[in-house]
Amino acid sequence: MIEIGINKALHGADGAMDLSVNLHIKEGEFVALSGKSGSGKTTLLRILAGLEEASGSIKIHNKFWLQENKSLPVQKREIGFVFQDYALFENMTIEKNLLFVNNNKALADKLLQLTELHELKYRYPNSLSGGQKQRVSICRALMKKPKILLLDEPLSALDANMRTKLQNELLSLHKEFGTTTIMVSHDPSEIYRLANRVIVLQNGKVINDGSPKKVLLKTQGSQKFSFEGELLDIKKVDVIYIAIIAIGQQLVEVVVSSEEAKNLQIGNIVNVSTKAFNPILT
Ligand SMILES: Nc1ncnc2c1ncn2[C@@H]1O[C@H](COP(=O)(O)OP(=O)(O)OP(=O)(O)O)[C@@H](O)[C@H]1O
Repeated sequence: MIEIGINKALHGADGAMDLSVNLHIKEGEFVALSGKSGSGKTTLLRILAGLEEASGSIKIHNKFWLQENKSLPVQKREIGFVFQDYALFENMTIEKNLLFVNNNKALADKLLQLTELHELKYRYPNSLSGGQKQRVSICRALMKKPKILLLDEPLSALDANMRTKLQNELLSLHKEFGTTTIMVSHDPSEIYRLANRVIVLQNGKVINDGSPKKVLLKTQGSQKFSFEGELLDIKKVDVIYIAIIAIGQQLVEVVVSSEEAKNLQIGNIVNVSTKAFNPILT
């Protein structure tokens, strides 16, 4: 069990903000950490890794990493950390990048096989694609057999195909090693595929915590469909009003009543939902 009860005063975009988080995470869980920019996600990961100070306590499998003012140094915390920007050692081959962390050749070979990097093990990072580099970072983070794997938006710099491929690899690695994982992600489909729990932060506090289905699905009650979008414009056409709404990368038009048109403001985040039709998937 991982028991976190930490506090830290931060300078948020709108002034002082307290990062105040109490969480219990079970061994082997895959937790997605979500929330708006500036809500404290990266800071929480850095506090767990010992890269940043905080008050409170962090207890990992009955061992305190932080208690009162005593903090276990970074190198003694059994943590694997993967950042968005790879952070590989450019002057070392892929294999050396892994062995530098832990000189366990059998484990390095196994990880490189699992992630289809074996052929590239004598290459240097600068000759690899972004996706390949990130796979090396993930393997390197697992070389220490960490108690927790911390992933800070590890796939956000990659294109959609590579993201899906690496999501599958993260899933296989999690199945194989069962490492407790906390991953910052903004992508609902990624969270749904990988995580068994989602924690949403807002202004330094946990505002939602539950299964991806419970936290992410927007349909409630009798609604058949519900999408969240941004209201871009409202046009009056003859006697009706049409709202233009951006949902993801798509624009949709929705007829609204004059009353609704009066109450809506451009820039509003709105839910577009419907109860009574059967969609056709093509
Ligand atoms: N050491 C620090 N001391 C004080 N304030 C800090 C410190 N580190 C970060 N902050 C501030 O705390 C807030 C939260 O930052 P953090 O990087 O944790 O957010 P985030 O949720 O990861 O955001 P993003 O999704 O944009 O990466 C920001 O306003 C940041 O400027």
